[in-house]
Amino acid sequence: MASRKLVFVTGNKKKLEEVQAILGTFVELTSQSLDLPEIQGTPDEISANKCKIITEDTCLCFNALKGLPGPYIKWFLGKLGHDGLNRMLAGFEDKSAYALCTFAYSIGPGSEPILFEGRTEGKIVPPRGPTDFGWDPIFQPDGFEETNSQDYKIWDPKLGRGKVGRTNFIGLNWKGKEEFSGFWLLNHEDERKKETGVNSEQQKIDNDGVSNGKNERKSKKSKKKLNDDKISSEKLEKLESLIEKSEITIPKESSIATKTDMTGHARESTLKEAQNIINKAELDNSKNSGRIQE
Ligand SMILES: O=c1nc[nH]c2c1ncn2[C@H]1C[C@H](O)[C@@H](COP(=O)(O)OP(=O)(O)OP(=O)(O)O)O1
Ligand SMILES: [Mg+2]
Repeated sequence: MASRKLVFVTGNKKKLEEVQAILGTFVELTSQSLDLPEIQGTPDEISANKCKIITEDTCLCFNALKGLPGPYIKWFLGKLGHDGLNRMLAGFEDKSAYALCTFAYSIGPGSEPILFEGRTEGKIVPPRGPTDFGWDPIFQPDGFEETNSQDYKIWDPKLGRGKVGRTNFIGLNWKGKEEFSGFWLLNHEDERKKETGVNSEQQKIDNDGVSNGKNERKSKKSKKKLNDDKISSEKLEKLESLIEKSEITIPKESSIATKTDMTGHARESTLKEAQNIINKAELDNSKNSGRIQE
């Protein structure tokens, strides 16, 4: 199934792992680090005229701070750490926050990138769990007792979304979103089943040692889905044809940044970054490989 090639331009190894896990089954995902403005190198794939590219920008937005640090989270995290980020909210009762992933997808040079978003609501808490991925230890999504670090989930059937909305990205602004989300689940579950012989819902029941009626019903439902491969490829074809024809678009006004709003800001910067990458890909004939952070 993995016949389509897609280049994920990122310098972040963990992001890459997640996107690989989501898309890896049916898209041949390669990755390149292409630091801007300091270009590390442009791979053949990107220079190739019709190459499809995705990039992604992650924001962490505190509601008490009207959405900040938002796109600047990388620098705030780097300078202040988990503790400092918590202290920023010390004077506020409202600890709520949201994680926003904005993906830009381009079918190649000369074509305007299409944006997709995934958003997860939660709150900022003192750090708990492994510290190997960004702000995960201090972000506790709504509906969970654990932080992102403690409760890593690429896809959560109960909530109908994945960690920091990354899983959902491709469906945004498309009315078939739910249906397509189901496809990701199916695809991912399929792989997991191959590995372990059980699907994740079943695994969860086993791990918990409890099995309530609700989980059992869900488990049966996912098993039924697992057998329905034909539907999954139809859905894939449908999505691909929509993308090819660019029928998946974002509303005009939402692609124009409203600087007062972090979502608008995220869109603007992601779009700019994607356009830069595409322009560079067109101009740069260098054949060096990029570097991925360890
Ligand atoms: O799921 C996540 N869970 C926890 N932390 C995360 C996540 N995703 C990104 N992060 C961190 C990395 C960086 O400190 C900042 C976003 O900055 P952002 O520019 O999007 O990431 P980056 O520069 O590391 O990689 P890239 O080369 O794709 O731009 O939040
Ligand atoms: Mg970045």
